[in-house]
Amino acid sequence: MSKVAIITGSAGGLGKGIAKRLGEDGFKIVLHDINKEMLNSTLKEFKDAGVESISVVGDVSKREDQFNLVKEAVDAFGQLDVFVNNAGIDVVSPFLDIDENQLNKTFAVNVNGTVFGTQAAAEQFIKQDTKGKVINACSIAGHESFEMLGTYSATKHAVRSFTHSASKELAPYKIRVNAYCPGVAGTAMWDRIDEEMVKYYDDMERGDAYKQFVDGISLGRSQEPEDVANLVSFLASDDSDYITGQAIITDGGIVYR
Ligand SMILES: NC(=O)C1=CN([C@@H]2O[C@H](COP(=O)(O)OP(=O)(O)OC[C@H]3O[C@@H](n4cnc5c(N)ncnc54)[C@H](O)[C@@H]3O)[C@@H](O)[C@H]2O)C=CC1
Ligand SMILES: CC(=O)C(C)=O
Repeated sequence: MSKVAIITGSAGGLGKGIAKRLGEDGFKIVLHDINKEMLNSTLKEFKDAGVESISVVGDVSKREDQFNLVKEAVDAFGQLDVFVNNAGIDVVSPFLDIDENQLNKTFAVNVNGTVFGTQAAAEQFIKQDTKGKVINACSIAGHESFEMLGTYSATKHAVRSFTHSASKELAPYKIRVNAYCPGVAGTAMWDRIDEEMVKYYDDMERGDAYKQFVDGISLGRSQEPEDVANLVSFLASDDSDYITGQAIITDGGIVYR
């Protein structure tokens, strides 16, 4: 029987790339996003391509939405095998301008969302008494904190920490919890980061911040969603069964750990 994977924030960007790859790997796919319009068009693409898939609209920062997401997946496909906590948001700001609203919003989506998603998935895996896999979107910013990305970096350090603690507590239930840590992928997130960053530097133009980051990549090119999906595919597969609690960097050579 085909396995079932949920990928949060999969209407576009890295999440869509991951969902596409897991579909190719033979998973039934549960697409999910806060953006209903984009989600509908992505679902149509998946269905047209013959991927057995459904979509669920939700906000990862709301605990009830995350539990509802798992319920909808199980109602449609009868089981759950992989939960990818992919949805995340960025924020660019000098340290001295970080305010309560920025902290609360970014932590609510990136950190609370990951915790609630992991809880909802784990509850289902335990009920099924099957091995389950939780796979979290971390970042190179979860290993190294970047200037102007202080709040975002802190959320990704927290995701790495929850990946460690959840993996320890859930191992007795055969649940593996790992994270992927991308570098610089030219999605809508990086368009926004670039646009915001150049506002703070007189000598920078649109595209310069992104270019500076990409110029620092040893392998000489920016990341494609497929590069990230390759790692997530491995973490979702039986081949990674002996790996848990790891936050694995896939960045073409930016951060060395
Ligand atoms: N693009 C990059 O270079 C990197 C991205 N990442 C991480 O990878 C993940 C995906 O990033 P991208 O695809 O680049 O971002 P993106 O901004 O292109 O796509 C994120 C998707 O998540 C959805 N989303 C946002 N808030 C949501 C919420 N509250 N509930 C449900 N869905 C929500 C958006 O509608 C969007 O479709 C994020 O967690 C990000 O932090 C990590 C390292 C580098
Ligand atoms: C967007 C991101 O995760 C960076 C800059 O590492």
